[in-house]
Amino acid sequence: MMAAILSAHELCYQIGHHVLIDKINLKIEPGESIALLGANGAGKTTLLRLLLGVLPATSGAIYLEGKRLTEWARRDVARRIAYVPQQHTPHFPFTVRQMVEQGRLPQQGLFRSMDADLHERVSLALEMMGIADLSERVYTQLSGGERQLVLLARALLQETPLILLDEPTNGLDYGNQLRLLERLRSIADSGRSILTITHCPEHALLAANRVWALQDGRLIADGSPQEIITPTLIHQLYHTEVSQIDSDHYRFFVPRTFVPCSTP
Ligand SMILES: Nc1ncnc2c1ncn2[C@@H]1O[C@H](COP(=O)(O)OP(=O)(O)OP(=O)(O)O)[C@@H](O)[C@H]1O
Repeated sequence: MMAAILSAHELCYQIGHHVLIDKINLKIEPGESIALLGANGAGKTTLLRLLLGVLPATSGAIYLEGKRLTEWARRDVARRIAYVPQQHTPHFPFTVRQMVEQGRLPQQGLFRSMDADLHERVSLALEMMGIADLSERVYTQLSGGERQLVLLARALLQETPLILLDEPTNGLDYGNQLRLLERLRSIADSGRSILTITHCPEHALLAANRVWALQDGRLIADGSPQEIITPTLIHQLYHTEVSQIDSDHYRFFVPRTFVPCSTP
């Protein structure tokens, strides 16, 4: 097995007596696409912020490429981990192209000469996310969903081995959600690793090859989506009753207690 890009050992985070992350052990291997599921307030964003090193762990340790995360310079972490936050408001009215170009900032010292073709690479990242026509628009004037696609293009350009995403389909329309999931799948297929927070178990089934379920700061399940995502887990995490429907390649869940408006 290849060495883990990122791993955590007995990771804990607490504020006063409130334990937000409770003795978590995990590993992210190259090419894995991991979906992180959990109810509101379970600790998903806190876990991502710990793995990024922007929150200091109360106890336990995180290792990036085998070295303690706390021993890496921030710039070197940014060369290895890209982060797509839920919301982001810059202080300046950057254009979309300028926002995406910022994805190269951590690399520029080392690869200045390679960045001669930056314009082209930004165009490619914008095309990949289907937003080439927005390139000269002012980022702060875009819709929430459009901004999300810009942040994803920026993370793509960062060309890190690991991308952490906090609810990336939030605010995207139905078509853009599916295109984004496909894109995430192909990024993982190309050898990069992805950790995505999602509230949608079906998205985890479509785009992830591994699932972590977080409850009250504890990792209660870790395995393949087909094994882990069942009505039992959905009930445990979200306190709702669903039935499972399996078709050739897909699994769906339908609510058991909720009758659609369109029912005659
Ligand atoms: N700075 C803070 N001070 C006190 N409590 C906090 C702080 N940050 C987070 N929390 C609490 O920690 C818990 C976990 O928060 P977190 O944002 O990680 O949850 P989440 O799983 O990402 O939730 P959501 O799905 O709603 O985004 C919540 O109960 C939250 O209220």
